Amino acid sequence: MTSPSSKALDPAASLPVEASATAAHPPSHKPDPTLASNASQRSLTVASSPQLAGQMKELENLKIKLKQALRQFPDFPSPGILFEDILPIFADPSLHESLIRALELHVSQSQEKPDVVVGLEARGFLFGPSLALRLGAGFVPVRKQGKLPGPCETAGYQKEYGEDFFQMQSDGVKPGQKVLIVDDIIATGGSAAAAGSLVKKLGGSLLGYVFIMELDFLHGRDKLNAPVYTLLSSQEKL
Ligand SMILES: O=P(O)(O)OC[C@H]1O[C@H](OP(=O)(O)OP(=O)(O)O)[C@H](O)[C@@H]1O
Ligand SMILES: Nc1ncnc2[nH]cnc12
Repeated sequence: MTSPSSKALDPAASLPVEASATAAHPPSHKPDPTLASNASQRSLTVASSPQLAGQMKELENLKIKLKQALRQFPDFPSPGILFEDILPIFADPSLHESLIRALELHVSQSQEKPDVVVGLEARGFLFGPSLALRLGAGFVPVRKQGKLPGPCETAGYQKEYGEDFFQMQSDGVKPGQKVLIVDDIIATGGSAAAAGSLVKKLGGSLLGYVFIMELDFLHGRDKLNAPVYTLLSSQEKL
């Protein structure tokens, strides 16, 4: 029989989904800080016009819809990690559209418009290009080492479950371009900080970071030297 820990190390063994995922993302015990009806992000989103108030309401409803689609997998990809699975959002066109609209609303309300959206391999590639298109910005990838042709800049980093190297093509961002970095999740912040350092090495002006979700008990945002926005509230430490 497969032991729980060896099962957790084998991605194929986590199927079927119903057997190992929690049925849905469990409700948090704390008020959701990403909703404007709760306090912490309210300063960013105080409505100053009926149009803005309507957009804030729309954003709030989209967040509630998206949160319900998330799933968690305990002990993946290694024992002790509670893995947040965002893929159901992309399996449903209505949720997918809701995600892009929510991010578009956020960026248009509270950030300067970027020239370039930089997405991190691999899950930042799922929505970075669509968001860039909506914003009228370019899309540039940060990839794991050895995947990009031509001259590249490289940065090593540690993440919640391992270590790796990121690369960007040396001409990916032009000096002075305004850059927004996007990824699905910020955990320890190691991946995002490495991406930020690459953008700065290329001379980009980093406007900030946008994530779908943050594991806030890991305090990853403390590693980042630019504004951080998280669409959905995070898991709590088990
Ligand atoms: O904040 P951190 O501790 O750095 O962790 C967050 C990173 O970890 C995951 O990527 P992963 O490297 O697992 O790659 P994938 O997207 O290719 O699955 C996630 O998509 C983030 O990029
Ligand atoms: N707990 C987690 N779930 C999903 N992706 C992650 N990347 C780093 N930590 C993660």
